[in-house]
Amino acid sequence: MKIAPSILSADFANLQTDVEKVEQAQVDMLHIDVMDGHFVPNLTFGPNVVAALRPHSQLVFDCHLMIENPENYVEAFADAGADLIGVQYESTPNIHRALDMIKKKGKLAEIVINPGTPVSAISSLLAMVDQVLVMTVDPGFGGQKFMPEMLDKVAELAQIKQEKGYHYEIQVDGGVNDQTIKQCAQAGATVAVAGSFVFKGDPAVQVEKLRQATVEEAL
Ligand SMILES: O=C(CO)[C@@H](O)[C@H](O)COP(=O)(O)O
Ligand SMILES: [Co+2]
Repeated sequence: MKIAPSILSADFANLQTDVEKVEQAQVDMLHIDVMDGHFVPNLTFGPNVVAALRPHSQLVFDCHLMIENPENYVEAFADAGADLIGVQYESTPNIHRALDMIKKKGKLAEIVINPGTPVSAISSLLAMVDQVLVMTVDPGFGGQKFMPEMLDKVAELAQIKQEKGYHYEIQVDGGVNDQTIKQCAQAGATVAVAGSFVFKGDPAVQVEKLRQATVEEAL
C-alpha cells in the first residue's frame, strides 16, 4: 500500500518543513487538496502554492482538484509542477476533456468519485486513467469519519481492473488511520491518503504506524 500524506492538515505557516518531514519518512506521494469554495465549502491552495513547494521536494505531487470546471485549471497545475492531477467526476460536464487535457500535458490522470457517485458512472473512463480516487468522506475538510460503506466501490474497481487488465491505482481518501487503512487494503486499495492522522503527531512515527498496519493486514 502506497502512502500519500495530505498537506491539508500540515502547518500552513511551515509548509516546506512539513513536506520535508514526510519526504524523509519516504512516503510515495504528496497529496495536495485544492478547494475553490464552490465545489466544496472550503478554500485552500492554488497553483502558486504548488509552484512554491516544487523546488523543495522530489515527491510525486498528487493534486486533488475539488474545484468547479477543473479543465480551466489543468494547464496551470501541470505547469506549476503537479505530476498527477485528479478531477472530480461531479465537478464538470466535460470530464473526459479534463482527463484528456491532463494526459496531453504529459501528466498522470486521476478520476475522483464522491460518496454519492457509483463506479458505474465512470466505467467509460477507466481505460484512460492512471488512478481512481474513491472518497471515503464527503470532500471539503480533513478530520472526518471514514465511511466503510465506500469499500464496496474499492472492491468493485479492483475486480474491474483485474478483469479488463486496466492499470489504474485505487486510492482512498478521508478518515484513513492505522485501523481503517487495514479495511482499505483488504478491499483492494493501493494508495491511501492520510491528513490528520499523519500530522497529528510526528509524521515519521505516524507514517510508520500506517505502514505497519498494512503489513500486519497482509500477514
Ligand atoms: O480531500 C480531502 C478532503 O476533502 C482529503 O485529502 C483530506 O485532507 C483527508 O483528511 P483526513 O480525513 O485524512 O484528515
Ligand atoms: Co484529498
